[in-house]
Amino acid sequence: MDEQREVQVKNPCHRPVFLILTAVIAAVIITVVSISVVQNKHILQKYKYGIVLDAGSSHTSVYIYEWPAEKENNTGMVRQTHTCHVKGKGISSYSTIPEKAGMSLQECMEEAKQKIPVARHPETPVYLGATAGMRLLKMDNEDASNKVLASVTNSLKKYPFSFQGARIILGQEEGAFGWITVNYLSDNFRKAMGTLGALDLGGASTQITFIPKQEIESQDNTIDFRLYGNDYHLYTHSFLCFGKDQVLRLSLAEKSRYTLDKNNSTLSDPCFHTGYNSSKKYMDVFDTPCVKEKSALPKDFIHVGLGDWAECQNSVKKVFDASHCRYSTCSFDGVFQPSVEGKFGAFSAFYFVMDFLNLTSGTLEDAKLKMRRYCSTPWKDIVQRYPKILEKYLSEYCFSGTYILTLLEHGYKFTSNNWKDIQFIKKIGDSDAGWTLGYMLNLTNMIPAEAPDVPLMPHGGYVSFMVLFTLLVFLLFFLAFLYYRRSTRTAQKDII
Ligand SMILES: Nc1nc2c(ncn2[C@@H]2O[C@H](COP(=O)(O)OP(=O)(O)OP(=O)(O)O)[C@@H](O)[C@H]2O)c(=O)[nH]1
Ligand SMILES: [Ca+2]
Repeated sequence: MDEQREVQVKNPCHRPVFLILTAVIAAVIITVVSISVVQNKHILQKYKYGIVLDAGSSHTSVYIYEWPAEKENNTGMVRQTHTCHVKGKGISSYSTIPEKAGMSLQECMEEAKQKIPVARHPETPVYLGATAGMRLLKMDNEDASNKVLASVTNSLKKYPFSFQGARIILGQEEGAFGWITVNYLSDNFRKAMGTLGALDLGGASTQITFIPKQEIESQDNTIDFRLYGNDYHLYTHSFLCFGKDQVLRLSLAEKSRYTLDKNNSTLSDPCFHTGYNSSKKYMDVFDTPCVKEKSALPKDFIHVGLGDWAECQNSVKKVFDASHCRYSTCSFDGVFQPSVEGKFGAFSAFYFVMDFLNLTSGTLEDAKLKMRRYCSTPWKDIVQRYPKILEKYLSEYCFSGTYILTLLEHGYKFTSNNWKDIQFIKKIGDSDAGWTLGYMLNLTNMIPAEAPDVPLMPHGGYVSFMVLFTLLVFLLFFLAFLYYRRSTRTAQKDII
């Protein structure tokens, strides 16, 4: 009997201390796991925001970006959550009434206030970048361009965000940040595989940016980045006056020298549909620094369509000056360009126009055939076929499509063989392709030069690991408990 009591006393499972200890260890493990899960989840749900205003030549757009607060330096984390198109034309159109430039932004900025949580307002950076429209205004009238920038600055400072400045960005920045955007969104920096070249067509300028195989012979066209542990040596060029609206004016000015009938002020144009007939003001069309030779023209003229694609292409080719090149190869206007290399994303007006004309896939030859057919369609049929499209856009698609094909083939030297390497894109995921995202990523240092240390395992894997680990500990405790109980009973039986 005495022996039996001794065995019972020695059995640790029956000691209250052991049971309490087990309960405490279990409670600690559960608490640790719960805290780590809840805490990480909480962090993931907190977002930061950034606002970029793209003050383009034709219009201004406000983009809101969002990213998880604790993951700023992980590439692929920033996404566009909202876009607002400012009503009216671009800020450069307010040159004679600069105070209205700032006012024009109010509606979209009020919208941004609603979209971003109030607690985040003071730390949300706001950037305004103006492109070719303001570059042209600065060339024409620097005082007016300063007044417009001051007006938008005053207006943006009134909002509860952290205003970081309004400036005219360089053509090289516009090209390079467009390239950063498309490659960031395609996750090419993290994968460190091939990159995507960027083709941007605006109203007043166009940009081409890619990593060439050839040496870059002109310093003006180089830009270097170290991103995520890799070095990138980019070729970029921005052609001022080669956006689609300015080229339309250039080509009209060119035609006016030969085809304007001075007696009845009629300008016949092969790039507009037959039956198209519109009275235009000389000032509206030719008053731009891009048109240098302003021949004596009447105040008004009648723009008449001829619907002849082959002639249209001939007339568009005339705006590309291939007469001089001091490098081994040039695109046009004496600008150095290595041969195009790899795949390209073509966005902005490249996409709007090619998408409308159904030319985003297929061969270059198909595209030319379709253009020939489209341009020869009478204007009344076009209007009937697309009743919902604004007449301004609709009337210009024959010209714009012809310009795009000519720019890509005769300007940048794409061929039938590498035509399929051009992907016409509007968005990648939720975000628009364009320079704004790359601009913000750069200014906020969100793409580090070196790849940050990667956590041992992703959040989901970490949570699963912790849960499994806890279950395993429980199981071991339970098995130990069973084992001790069994061995105690066996010992008791043996004694009896
Ligand atoms: N067809 C069509 N054209 C558009 C649309 N949105 C803009 N455009 C035109 O496409 C051209 C390029 O537009 P954007 O890329 O916004 O040009 P932007 O940024 O104002 O001009 P830049 O300062 O030269 O970059 C302009 O001629 C616009 O009028 C659209 O939805 N459909
Ligand atoms: Ca643009």
